[in-house]
Amino acid sequence: MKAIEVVLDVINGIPLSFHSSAGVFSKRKVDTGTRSLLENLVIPKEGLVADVGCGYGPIGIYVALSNPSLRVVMMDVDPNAVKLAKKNVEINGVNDRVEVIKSDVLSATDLKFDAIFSNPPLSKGVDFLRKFAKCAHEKLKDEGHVQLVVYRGEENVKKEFSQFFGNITVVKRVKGYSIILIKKT
Ligand SMILES: C[S@@+](CC[C@H](N)C(=O)[O-])C[C@H]1O[C@@H](n2cnc3c(N)ncnc32)[C@H](O)[C@@H]1O
Repeated sequence: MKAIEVVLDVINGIPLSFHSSAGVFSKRKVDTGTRSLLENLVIPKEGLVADVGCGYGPIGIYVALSNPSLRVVMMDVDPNAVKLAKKNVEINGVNDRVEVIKSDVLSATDLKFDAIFSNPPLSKGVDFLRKFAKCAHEKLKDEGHVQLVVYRGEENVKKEFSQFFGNITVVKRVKGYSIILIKKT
């Protein structure tokens, strides 16, 4: 059995507590890029939100805690990440509104989302971004948006998402990270 690490943080005044373990992304602290995304997140007032590539869950859980009107679906292809995210949903007391599923990008759900958030796995290359852009367009509601953080991947994101979306803006650049907002209309 893998040793459990505990990650504690406060983002925008919201206290967060996570279990993580070997093999998951940024297991000892909330990643700097993820933190920047959360500090600049455009969160819908109501509806349904997806966290794609949730890892142990910082994005989806933060969103659920920020707005009790939202429902959240968190997804990851890694079964260990899914297991930890499920545990962390319980620890943070949002299990009545948050579901965690194993999914390749958004393929395991037929739901339509008001927003899709991600710190995507750029290590998977442009093929991942291409699949993500297509899937996100299919599974976003008409007025919905995607918001991503990428480290030195801004041009690849713009190139792949512009195949499906006309409205792409960089909300912030900090220390090599770009926070990118992509609107469906
Ligand atoms: C950069 S990490 C971000 C993790 C977490 N959201 C965070 O901010 O700490 C990217 C995550 O994407 C997951 N991932 C990789 N390929 C994926 C795929 N095809 N579909 C869904 N998730 C994937 C990885 O397992 C990893 O947890």
